[in-house]
Amino acid sequence: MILLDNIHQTYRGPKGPVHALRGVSLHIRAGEVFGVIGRSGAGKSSLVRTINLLNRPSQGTVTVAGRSLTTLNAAGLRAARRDIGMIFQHFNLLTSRTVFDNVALPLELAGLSRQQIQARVNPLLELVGLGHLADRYPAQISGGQKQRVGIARALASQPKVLLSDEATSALDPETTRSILALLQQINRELGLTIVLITHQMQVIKQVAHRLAVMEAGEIVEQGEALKVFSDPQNETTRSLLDDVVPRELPANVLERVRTLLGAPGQPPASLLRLVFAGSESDQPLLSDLVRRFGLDLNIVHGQIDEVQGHPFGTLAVLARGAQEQLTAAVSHLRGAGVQVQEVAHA
Ligand SMILES: Nc1ncnc2c1ncn2[C@@H]1O[C@H](COP(=O)(O)OP(=O)(O)OP(=O)(O)O)[C@@H](O)[C@H]1O
Repeated sequence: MILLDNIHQTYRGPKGPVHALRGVSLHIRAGEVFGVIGRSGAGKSSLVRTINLLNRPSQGTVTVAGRSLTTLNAAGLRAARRDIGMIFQHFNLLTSRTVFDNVALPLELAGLSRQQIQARVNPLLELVGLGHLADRYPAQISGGQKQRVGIARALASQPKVLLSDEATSALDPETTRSILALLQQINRELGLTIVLITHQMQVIKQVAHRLAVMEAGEIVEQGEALKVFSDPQNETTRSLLDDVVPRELPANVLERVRTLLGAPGQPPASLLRLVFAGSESDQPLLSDLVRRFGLDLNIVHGQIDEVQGHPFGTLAVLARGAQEQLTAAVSHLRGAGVQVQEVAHA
C-alpha cells in the first residue's frame, strides 16, 4: 500500500544542513496498523509527512496505493492526497466551526452538496461516538472528543490510508486507550491502512501489527510487534521497550533476592528472568520445572501483558535445586521458546 524507497530528507538549519532522514525504505501493507517509534528528533514526523508529501523528500520515491506521488504534478497530488487522511497531536480543528462543520470542511472544499455532506458526515459522527455533540464548538468538548472530530474529518474523504502524527500524545492514558481502540475498530471495519508515529511503546503495544524503530534518521529495526517485543535486536528498541517491559528488576526485589541467595546451607539457586511471548505461555512450564526437574521455585517479580492478543510478559523466579537440574531446566525452557536470562546465581 505504501512504499518508501531510499528516502532522504535534508533541512536547511541555522548551523547548516540537518539530515532528518537518511535512506529510509519501508513497505507498509494494505490493511495493517504500522507503528513508527523513536525518541524526539529521530525523524518520525519527517517520515510520516513524506507519505502524503507534506514534506517533499530531498531524494527517494513515495508510492501510495499504486501511485508514485513523487512524480505527480500539483493537481495529481491533490487528487492522490484524498486517499490519505491525517490526524495530529493538537487536533488542528477550526474553533469557529461546530463539530459537524469541522468534519464537513474537506467535503465542502471538494464541492459536495449540503445533502451529500450530511449523508457522509452524520454516519461518521456516529462512528466516532459524537452524534450527540454535532452542534458543539471545539472549546466545548474534551481533548479525546476533539481527536474523535479529527478522526471523523480525516475519514470524510474516504481515504485508503490514515496517518497519525502523535495523535494521542496530548491525551491522558485512559483517553489514549479509547482513541486507540477507535482506530483499531476503524482498521478492522473499514479495512483502512493506518500508520501511526509515536514516542510511546504503550501505543505501539496496543495497536500496531508491525513496527519500525527510528534513530537519527534511520530505521534501526522493524518487524512483527510480538517478535520485536519479545526479541528486540537493537539497543534503541530495548531502551524504548523499558517503558512496557522493564529490563532491570526493581532494586528492592534484587535486595530481597540477594538475601535469599545468600542463605547458608541451601542447594544452588539461580535467579532467572523469563520472557514469554505467544503460545508457550499456555504450557505448564513452571510446573514442569517443579515436577520434572525437582526444583523449588519462588516467583519474585513479574508481569504478563498482551501484544496483539498474544500473552506476553516477563517473570523473575528464584529456582533452587541440584546444579545439573538447574542447567537442564534452563535448556528445557529455551527449547519451549522462552527466553531465559540468568540474573544471579549462588
Ligand atoms: N523544517 C525543519 N527545518 C530544519 N530542521 C528540521 C525541520 N523539521 C525537523 N527538523 C529537524 O529534523 C530532525 C528530525 O525531526 P522530526 O520532527 O522529523 O523528528 P521526530 O522524531 O518527529 O521528533 P519529535 O517527536 O520531537 O517531533 C530534528 O533534528 C529536527 O530538529
